[in-house]
Amino acid sequence: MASISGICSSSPALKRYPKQSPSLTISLRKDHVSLPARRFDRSLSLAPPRAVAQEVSGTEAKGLETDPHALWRRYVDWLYQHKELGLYVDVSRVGFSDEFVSKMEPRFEAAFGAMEELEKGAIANPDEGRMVGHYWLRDPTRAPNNFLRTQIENTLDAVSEFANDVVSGKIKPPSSPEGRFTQILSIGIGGSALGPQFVAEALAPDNPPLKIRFVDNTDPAGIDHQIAQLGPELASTLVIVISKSGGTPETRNGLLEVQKAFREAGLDFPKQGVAITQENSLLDNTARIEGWLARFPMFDWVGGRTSEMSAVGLLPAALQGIDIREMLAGASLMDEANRSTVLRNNPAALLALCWYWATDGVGSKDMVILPYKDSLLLFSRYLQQLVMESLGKEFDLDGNRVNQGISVYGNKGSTDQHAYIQQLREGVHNFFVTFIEVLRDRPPGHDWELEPGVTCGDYLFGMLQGTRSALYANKRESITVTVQEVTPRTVGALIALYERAVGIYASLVNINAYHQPGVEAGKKAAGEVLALQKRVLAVLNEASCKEPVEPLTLEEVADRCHAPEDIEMIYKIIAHMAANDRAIIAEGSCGSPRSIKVFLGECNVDE
Ligand SMILES: O=P(O)(O)OC[C@H]1O[C@](O)(CO)[C@@H](O)[C@@H]1O
Repeated sequence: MASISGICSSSPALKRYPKQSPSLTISLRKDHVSLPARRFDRSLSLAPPRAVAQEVSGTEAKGLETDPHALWRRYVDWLYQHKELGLYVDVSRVGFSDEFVSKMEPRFEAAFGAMEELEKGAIANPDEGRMVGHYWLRDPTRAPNNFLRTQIENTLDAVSEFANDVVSGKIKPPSSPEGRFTQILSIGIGGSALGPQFVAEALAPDNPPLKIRFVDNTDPAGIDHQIAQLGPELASTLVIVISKSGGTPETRNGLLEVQKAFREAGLDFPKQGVAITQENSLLDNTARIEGWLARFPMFDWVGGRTSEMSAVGLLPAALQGIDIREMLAGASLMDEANRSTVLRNNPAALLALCWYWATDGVGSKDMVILPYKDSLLLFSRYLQQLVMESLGKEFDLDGNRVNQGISVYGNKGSTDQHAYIQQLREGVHNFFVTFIEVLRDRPPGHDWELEPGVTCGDYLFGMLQGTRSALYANKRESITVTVQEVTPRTVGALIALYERAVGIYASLVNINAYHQPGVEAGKKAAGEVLALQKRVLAVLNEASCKEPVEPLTLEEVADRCHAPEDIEMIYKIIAHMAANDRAIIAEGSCGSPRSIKVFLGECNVDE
């Protein structure tokens, strides 16, 4: 029987894959102590966001100030400065009116109250019955009881000590010629990857004690690439597996792939493996039973997207020589500022106010994040999860369908001026911009003038200011967040600023920012596809074990799977298997699905 070539035709050289351990399931640890947790008081619930938005921020009411003197006054009046952090928030180019601010005051009062309750240990994630405690990570004295405080402090000490021992060579890989760990391979996804990726890009020194790489997907080619890049240094690679639930399939797959690479290189994985996960999760139990090098806890009350200041972010950072106590100090200072109940003195509340104004409180405009500094490139990607997974919700806290959210994208300036700023300036007006400005161009003593009176950094500065003005001239609103330098302290502060802004904004629009029920639908559907694939394989195997082999049409496969309504998915499954040499197209081609007849190259009598 001839195999007809086409994009999904296959060779008969089939591989049989070893049986994997059963799919991991999410396990939630029970709290060690019973806590005096409170629920939010919803008695403060206010008119729905759209009502206020329509009342005071309808698009037609958004005339922006154009007089330069009035704009300067607005700039000075509203400029927020955090002296100790050297951080500024300029909201002058967002056109909210005094009337809007007054109308929003009761909402802000309620939001400030909710944040205070949250910090005291209220059940701020009511669906999951959980406290939300990422603020305690940088000020453990605020944790609602001694048990939690000690847990945070002990984990920080353990992370610091382990990182020091690895960097100093006291803890060594068993069979590396270098005699010390030189590389980190971090396996995790979403909140278990984005923070460490952002911080590594922002803060890792040019020659860190350990260089970091990431496996953050279940793309086999991507994983192979990371392993190939490590080459012989796999022997001196510390593998950090990060998963709060300990059961995320992509992370499980990354781990299995990396463990296979270790086996093939004759290396002893447990001696180089570290787990960061909730106590008693499947990952935790695996690491314990297999005797991995170290395990660090991920707390029930810290969400993945707000976990950068937990072991999730701190361990990889410390191993790269980043001062994690400075990151925590920056976050703590920012948190303190964000506890102010005076809107103008609260930078996170100012951001939330602008988001509400710009998006009419219903996400009607996208948030474009433009850091003018290469090292902050991944800030927008980090914020994309923080903002969109937190705010993108179907229902509000009272069960009304609201379909909330704010879309976030961005890359970096001035690079984006040569990509999409054209559309921002002149095209569809569906966004507001946040510029992230860094005042210090280079370390002191390294600058030079590439033309009289002008440095390379002056160009970057000019591009930012020019873009801000040009956008505003065309009625495009923008916020500017300015820091002196990109340091552990300012990065910690930026993370804390946005974490709190998201929390406040969620209160303003009355949603739960701390769960992600929508993500489950895709995960469940993926599980169903894989279950269907197993049935397809069983049907094809039975037909392929016949003498002679019985090639089947798609209809025949679907009928024998008792899933005629899934024929399109069955076609896609077969096309994917054929493209990967795991099924043979006997007749027809993938371009004309009705013509296909398919069988397996090998009959597996065990199935
Ligand atoms: O840390 P985990 O449990 O592996 O989850 C990874 C990511 O998956 C999500 O749950 C979404 O699927 C994120 O919220 C989370 O950051």
